[in-house]
Amino acid sequence: MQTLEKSLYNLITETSTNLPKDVRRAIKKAKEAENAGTRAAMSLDTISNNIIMAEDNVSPICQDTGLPTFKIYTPVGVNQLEIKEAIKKAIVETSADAKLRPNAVDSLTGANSGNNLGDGLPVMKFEQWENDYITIKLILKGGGCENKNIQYSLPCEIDGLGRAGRDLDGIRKCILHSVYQAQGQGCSAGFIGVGIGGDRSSGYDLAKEQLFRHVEDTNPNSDLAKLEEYVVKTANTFGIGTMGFGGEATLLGCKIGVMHRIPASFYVSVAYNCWAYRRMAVDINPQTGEIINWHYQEGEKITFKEDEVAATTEDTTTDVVELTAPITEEQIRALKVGDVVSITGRMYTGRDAIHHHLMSHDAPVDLNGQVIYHCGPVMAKDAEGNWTVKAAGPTTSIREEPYQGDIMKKFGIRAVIGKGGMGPKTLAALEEHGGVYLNAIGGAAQYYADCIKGVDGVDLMEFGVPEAMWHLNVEKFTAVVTMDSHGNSLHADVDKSSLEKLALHAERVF
Ligand SMILES: O=C(O)C[C@H](O)C(=O)O
Ligand code: SF4
Repeated sequence: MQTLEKSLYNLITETSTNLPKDVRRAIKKAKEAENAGTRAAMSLDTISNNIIMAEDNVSPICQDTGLPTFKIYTPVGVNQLEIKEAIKKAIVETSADAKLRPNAVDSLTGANSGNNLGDGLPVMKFEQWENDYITIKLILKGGGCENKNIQYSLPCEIDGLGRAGRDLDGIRKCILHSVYQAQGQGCSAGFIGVGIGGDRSSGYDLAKEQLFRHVEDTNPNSDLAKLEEYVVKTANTFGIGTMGFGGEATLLGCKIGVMHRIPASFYVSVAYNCWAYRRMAVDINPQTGEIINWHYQEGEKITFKEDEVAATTEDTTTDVVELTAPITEEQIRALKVGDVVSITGRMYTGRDAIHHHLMSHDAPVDLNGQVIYHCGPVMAKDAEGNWTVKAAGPTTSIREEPYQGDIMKKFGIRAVIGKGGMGPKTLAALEEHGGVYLNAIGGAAQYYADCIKGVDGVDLMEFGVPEAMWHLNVEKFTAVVTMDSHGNSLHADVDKSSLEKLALHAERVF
């Protein structure tokens, strides 16, 4: 049993820190499709640097280590309860070692269990099979991309594409729309798993099951193989691009599964996965608990090392605005969409719980002229009780849309950093108050952790590690202005132009 626990520890660590070979190759292809010097190309450079850093540091690729979901296949006679116990122990150990962020939150009280165990967590699905070995698959799918999952009930009306009927062409319209509606918020360029048929829950299960397929495989159903190819090709004409910055690479993979349905229901369920597509699988000897085989090991392993050199030389051509908090209104008004800023000094993390709290409470620190970072980091405490940041990329900002403008005005905050952009309410507040929205690269948690030179304090720890307000001391934290104080939003522009591109595909194809 001890050996099984160790094998599971390795599986979880590997999944969180070392992106599989097929996913790396897809990212490399995306990089090659972008034009040098564009925002998309720079973002992909950051992403690939981050992939290397995570592997070298054996630390999470992204700070959101998601909802651990295990799919376990066992020979007849293997004790599944023992496997469950071993999984739970390995989850606790990897959480303690900062390979996973404490992500299990009581839905009613908001309390974080601190060790990733909770009611229904981790998710474990068992199946028996005739093979004489155990296979354990694991996916760590983060919350931002999970929030972009979507389910269609056919027939329906779809934005830009019109009526989607109960046939292959209706399915095609749903899938194209699913990519459009995700924009950059699920950390594009992403991968989608699609489930056709079933009911609402089995449809999503089938969609998620597709995410365990190999990126480069071919669907055995020739109609679906054609549809998969069509979707990837067409979605990449939408111009959403990496992080929604615009660009050539929007979708890196599409895998479609089908099951029967009942006459009255026809669901198309789409599971959207970010570029940080962390899934792995191992075969295990049921007698010893040892790993006998790792999956997804075929083909070349991209290390991105050569590209790294190219990226550094190109970066020097971009003008960078240096900022240190407290920032004045005048400095903010001088910024416009497209500017790259580099922040040195203090910033405070604040995400869902903090924004909700600040609406009706005073801030624990003076936020006048300060920078708020939408981030829920992975933290570790050393022997002396000092905190260090293990992973710290941005979270999806749109969740703070109901609060952000009011909070900025109430406390005098000048800049917020996050990813995926914000909506019209925040844009109006930025203009009125003199604020700016800065987009960091989602998932680049090692890259940003490296810019954080120290943790100067923490408030509101009762909200749990990801939701607390961390006082960070940063050096050269780089982000792009995507919403400025003059009413401009790159996100609104990309949304509008991608909807126009989507609408070009209303005619029947299948
Ligand atoms: O929870 C997080 O840190 C990020 C989340 O995965 C997101 O994409 O918003
Ligand atoms: S921040 Fe982005 S990369 Fe990380 S889990 Fe969320 S969607 Fe995925």
